[in-house]
Amino acid sequence: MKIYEKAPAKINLMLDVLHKRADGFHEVEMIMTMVDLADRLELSGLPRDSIIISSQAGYIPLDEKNLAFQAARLIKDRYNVKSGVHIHLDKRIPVAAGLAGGSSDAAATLRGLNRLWGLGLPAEELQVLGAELGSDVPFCVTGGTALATGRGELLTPLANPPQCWVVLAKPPINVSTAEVYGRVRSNQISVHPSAQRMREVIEAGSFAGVCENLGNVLEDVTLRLHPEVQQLKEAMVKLGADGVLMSGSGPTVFGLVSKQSKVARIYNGLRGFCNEVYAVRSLT
Ligand SMILES: C[C@@](CO)(OP(=O)(O)O)[C@H](O)COP(=O)(O)OP(=O)(O)OC[C@H]1O[C@@H](n2ccc(N)nc2=O)[C@H](O)[C@@H]1O
Ligand SMILES: Nc1ncnc2c1ncn2[C@@H]1O[C@H](COP(=O)(O)OP(=O)(O)O)[C@@H](O)[C@H]1O
Repeated sequence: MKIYEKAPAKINLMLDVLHKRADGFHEVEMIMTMVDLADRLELSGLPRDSIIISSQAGYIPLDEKNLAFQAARLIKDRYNVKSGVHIHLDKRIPVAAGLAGGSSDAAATLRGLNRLWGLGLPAEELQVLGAELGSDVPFCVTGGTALATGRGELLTPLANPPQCWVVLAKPPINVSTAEVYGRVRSNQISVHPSAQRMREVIEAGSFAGVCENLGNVLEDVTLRLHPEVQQLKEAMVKLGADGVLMSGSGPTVFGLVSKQSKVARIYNGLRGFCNEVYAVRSLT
């Protein structure tokens, strides 16, 4: 039997860091939504007790470091499943980009194995398991649009923002999420983006309001380490994107665009800056 799952990328419409916790994680307030750029997973049941990961992408680990492997092992151990699985990952989301590609693969693995092995677990249970794998995994289990608090695992579902185009550009640099959080000084953040305000404009269906209230306090850290991310933001604004922000810890920058007629110009203009540019729809 084969099961297919789509694992979409997320963007952070706002991300605020409140303080560092005793466990080393940071207390955050984020509003996340999914975009139509997704990895594809094919899960095939194996009679023997093993987990095999394969992928067309040569640049991700295929062993126990892969988040899909970790998700499969976790659900298998927790529910005492004796059979195995082969998971093929068709990677389309850029890796280590601030788009939660690995987290979304882990979440899709939990959903897929729940079906393949007939476990009948509710989404909330998959989210609790997901939190053991990473802070963004619980959101990726259900997707949509949500306010995420705690270290990112406490979720309040929200309405989707008005549909728009999302142009994503990933510069060829590596950013470590742990390093970016490690450099945040929460008492030195001058402007905190407002989750409350973003919720209001989403509820009002205001695209202009969403663009005006984009904000991510991790930008300051990543932009200081990599000034080319700032240049990319400026290029996107100049090319006519309605709202521009770095996603998560970066380095991907996204631009929200309401008019399809503007998308090609922005996409083509950015291709001069970096190879990895995508023009997709927001997911509703
Ligand atoms: C920044 C965000 C925004 O959505 O996304 P990405 O840029 O990774 O996509 C997330 O908070 C990332 O979530 P995720 O990538 O799942 O992080 P985890 O694996 O849980 O943690 C990686 C490391 O980041 C730090 N970390 C993560 C989350 C958090 N609330 N506080 C932290 O300090 C910790 O040092 C942790 O060891
Ligand atoms: N299935 C996977 N897809 C992508 N990266 C993965 C996966 N499993 C493990 N990784 C590792 O996780 C790290 C973060 O990848 P990713 O989830 O794409 O980034 P981000 O959290 O910035 O969105 C990378 O260093 C990558 O090697």
